[in-house]
Amino acid sequence: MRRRANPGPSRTIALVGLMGVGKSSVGRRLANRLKLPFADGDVEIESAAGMTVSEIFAALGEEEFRAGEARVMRRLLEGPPIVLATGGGAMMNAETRALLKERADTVWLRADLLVIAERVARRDTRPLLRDKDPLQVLSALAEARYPIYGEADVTVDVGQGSHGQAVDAIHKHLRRHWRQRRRAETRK
Ligand SMILES: Nc1ncnc2c1ncn2[C@@H]1O[C@H](COP(=O)(O)OP(=O)(O)OP(=O)(O)O)[C@@H](O)[C@H]1O
Ligand SMILES: O=C(O)C1=C[C@@H](O)[C@@H](O)[C@H](O)C1
Ligand SMILES: [Mg+2]
Repeated sequence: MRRRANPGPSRTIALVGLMGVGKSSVGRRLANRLKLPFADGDVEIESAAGMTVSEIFAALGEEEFRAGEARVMRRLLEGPPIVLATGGGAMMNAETRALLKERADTVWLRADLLVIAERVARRDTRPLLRDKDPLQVLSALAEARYPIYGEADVTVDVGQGSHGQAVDAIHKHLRRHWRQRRRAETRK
């Protein structure tokens, strides 16, 4: 059988990065581009719990939310390939991180904190930001999380461009990553 020159994704593509950077909105469009199903970790937690993320934080606390998040991530990562918008904190869990390494191509979406702060100000759905200065919270999260997000297979600066430009940039980086992996595999 002839091998396809450019086979599609064989693993889940997981988008990681700070809240507001575009994992959900860009992820949905990336899934359309790659003709893969799309799932959003936060939405899956909400439907499993029958509560919004904010309600879970308020009623059960962040620790319970994180435990639920880890369970949902396991279920999604053990399934067939999808584009997965992870919650901003999902990769901080060591088990989730190990599963991401084993089963997904991970893409860190990175953008200027000022751009993200402006975007998250549009909606009041993020409990970590409630009644706080978004830029201060985002800066602290960046300091704690960037070394971990930096373990992703691919890093894409999404900056101020449109959703479509972000999809183009991610797709380009992923194609390069897949080519490199194929080359490494044929050398084995
Ligand atoms: N590249 C982009 N161009 C224009 N607007 C964008 C872009 N990326 C994200 N946005 C907008 O920024 C807001 C936040 O994006 P989104 O909800 O996708 O972020 P997220 O990373 O999923 O955040 P969270 O971790 O809180 O779920 C949305 O209004 C979205 O439309
Ligand atoms: O960065 C975070 O820790 C979070 C990001 C969101 O996706 C949600 O998972 C929740 O608001 C927490
Ligand atoms: Mg999201």
